[in-house]
Amino acid sequence: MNISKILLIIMLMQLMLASVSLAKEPIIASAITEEPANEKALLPLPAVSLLPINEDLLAILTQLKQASIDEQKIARALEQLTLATTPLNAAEQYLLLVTQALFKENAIANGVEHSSHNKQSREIIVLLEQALKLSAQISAQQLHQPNFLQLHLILAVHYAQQGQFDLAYLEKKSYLKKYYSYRKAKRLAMIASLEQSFTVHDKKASNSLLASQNKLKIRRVAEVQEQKATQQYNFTLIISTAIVFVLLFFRQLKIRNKLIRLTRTDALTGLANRSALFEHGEHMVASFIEQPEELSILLLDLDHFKKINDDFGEQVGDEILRVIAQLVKETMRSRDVFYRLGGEEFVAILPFADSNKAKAIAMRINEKIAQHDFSLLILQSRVTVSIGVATMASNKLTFEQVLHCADLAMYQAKELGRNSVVCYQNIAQAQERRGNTNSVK
Ligand SMILES: Nc1nc2c(ncn2[C@@H]2O[C@H](COP(=O)(O)OP(=O)(O)OP(=O)(O)O)[C@@H](O)[C@H]2O)c(=O)[nH]1
Repeated sequence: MNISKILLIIMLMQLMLASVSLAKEPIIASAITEEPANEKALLPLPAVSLLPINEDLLAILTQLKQASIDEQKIARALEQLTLATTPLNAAEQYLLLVTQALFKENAIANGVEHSSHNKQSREIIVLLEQALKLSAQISAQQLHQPNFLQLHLILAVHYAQQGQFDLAYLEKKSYLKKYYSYRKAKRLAMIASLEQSFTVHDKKASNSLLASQNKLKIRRVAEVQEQKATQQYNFTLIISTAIVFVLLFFRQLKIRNKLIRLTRTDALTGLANRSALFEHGEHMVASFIEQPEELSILLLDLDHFKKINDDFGEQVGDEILRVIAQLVKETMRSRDVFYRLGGEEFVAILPFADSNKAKAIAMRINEKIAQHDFSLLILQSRVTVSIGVATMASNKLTFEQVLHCADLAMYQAKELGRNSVVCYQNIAQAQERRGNTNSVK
């Protein structure tokens, strides 16, 4: 035996040891066996269709891998398969030959076969070489499967037994190459499947995340809308309440003003009444005290009004009072204010009017009333008034004092025969003159 043969045997032994461990523990083997450096160069198996395999055949293959087998039963099954009328495809024929080889191996191991060891080994090789010829009709992917791969392993053993170490080496190498390829394809398929399941899982997770985010968003939008609606409702409520309050306030103000106006208005004539007279009068007199301009007051009293009431009734008397109020208002200037003092007495405050101007206004009033035709109300066509005039010049009197002066002047007018105008100034001057005369006497 030369050195090259010895080296070949050593390598074959190593390969056999490796293949045995790989066949028993494929996963561990792949982990402990160094994969060839050019593993990347091994292309994944093309996705071609695999030929269908008869289930009985697969069952026999499985049984043959077990420790104890029922040889007769397997022989019968093999015979049935061989004689079957249904034609077997290339892959089935391949596996049938492998099965027959294995069965033969089993028979040798159990001492059932009596022919010589070498002869048996050659028969096995013949069977397996026949199977190898069918490889061209089977896809590489199917040939890389363990059931198909084992052919190379068995063949390598029997080549070695026959002393054909180079062939045994090549078969072992072929086995390992195909086995690595099968393992890699399986690993890649597993990685792809894992990646796919991970992607699906990831997508499902992100979908559920998106769904819950959407739900959250929808809930937030609903909450914001609810808040807005509540705010709008509250705002509307506040505004409505405010409007109601403002309206109530203005209504109250209006009623109050009306009441104030009513309390200061004479119901019969519509003129400002006695309380308004004293309030305004005091205010106006106070404002004229420091001014050089003069302020005058007229006190007007109807003549013989009791007789009118007695003769024509109080309703007629009321109507006459209204007519008098209207006539006086028409006669006065816009700045003058006319009041009903009470009963048949009226007062006019004339700002910026000295005694002459006031007397002129009083005379105009007097004449207007005297000339008015009352025949529609009473038999007598004439109604007259007596007017007292008082002026606040530099004498700094209070309102009540000025009014009192006008009252005195009005009584003077009554004494003088009514339907006349008397200025308090004249009375005062006359009194003064009388006083001087008495002091001279
Ligand atoms: N119709 C009517 N009469 C009133 C009203 N207020 C007072 N009188 C009446 O006016 C009359 C006033 O009478 P007197 O004070 O005597 O004065 P007079 O009759 O006008 O006489 P002289 O003033 O002296 O000219 C009374 O009869 C009162 O009843 C009123 O609002 N309406």
